Amino acid sequence: PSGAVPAGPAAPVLDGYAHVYSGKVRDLYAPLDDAGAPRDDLLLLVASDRISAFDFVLDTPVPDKGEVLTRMSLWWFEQLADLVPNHVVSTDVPDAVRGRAVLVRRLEMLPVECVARAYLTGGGLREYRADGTVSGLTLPEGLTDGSRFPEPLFTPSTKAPEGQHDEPMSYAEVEAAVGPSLAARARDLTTRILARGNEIAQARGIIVADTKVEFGVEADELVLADEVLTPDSSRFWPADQWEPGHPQPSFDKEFVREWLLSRASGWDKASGEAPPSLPDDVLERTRAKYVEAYERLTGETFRPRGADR
Ligand SMILES: N#Cc1c(N)ncnc1-c1cnn(Cc2cccc(F)c2)c1
Repeated sequence: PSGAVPAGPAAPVLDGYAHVYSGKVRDLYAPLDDAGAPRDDLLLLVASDRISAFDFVLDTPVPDKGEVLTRMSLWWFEQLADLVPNHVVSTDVPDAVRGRAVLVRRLEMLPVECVARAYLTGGGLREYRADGTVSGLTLPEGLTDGSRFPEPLFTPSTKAPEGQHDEPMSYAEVEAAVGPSLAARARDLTTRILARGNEIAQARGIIVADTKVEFGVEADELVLADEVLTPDSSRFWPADQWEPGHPQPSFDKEFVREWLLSRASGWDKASGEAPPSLPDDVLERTRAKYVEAYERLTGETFRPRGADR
């Protein structure tokens, strides 16, 4: 196992904000009120240019990744606004994080990672090969790596502490955690979000194999929070290379993975040691894949807004 994820670069200090939490590739801040105390009604979600691979946060940032994924997530929130309300307040954020941060309403978050899968792979495939089920759902025989399900499956998991893997949750456990009504609503919305995501993405050459969304509760209603349908919260596959029976290439992380596994990197994945820094050409080609995914999905040209950092 990779053991503790090596601490990444510290989150930037932001004037007028208190640092609340850092995930692998994103940081959370609270705006300060006039008295200099952290507000309890808003949060600032900041996407860094950090990239993670093989459960390590790599020490070489991918230029513009944070901004591309933030813009992609904001675009998806708009595409899904008829289906579900969201937590976005504004993109009027400090210059230091311009373009890659969003001001959001602070919500009471469901203690559930709401995962939906449209294709069988990863942890779901391991579980299926072990006992023919995924998250307690019995599946048809004869499925293989990359098989498409007739309908997206709701395969929730716990919110494991940082650096540990989320554990599968049965639907009954979700009902016990949030009540039958919110559980049913979360399952319905999570699977519809992935179905809608694939309707749009596959028409533009991208398969979204699975996705993780997070919901908050506001006046007994579910509100879509966090990031949505990005290559960090979802598996993006190039649709024209889809071929069940073996692991699919990642739309965005394939260059990173191939180089790290190649002799050129000098890295031994089995060693558990942190991977080496990525060469510039791998970073640039990876940046280009994020930009390509954004431009294919939105039909818009990506123009960086962030001040040169
Ligand atoms: N979104 C959202 C949200 C909200 N609207 N209200 C309350 N809490 C959250 C919240 C808490 N943790 N996260 C995950 C997360 C996101 C971004 C960066 C990180 F480091 C970690 C999301």
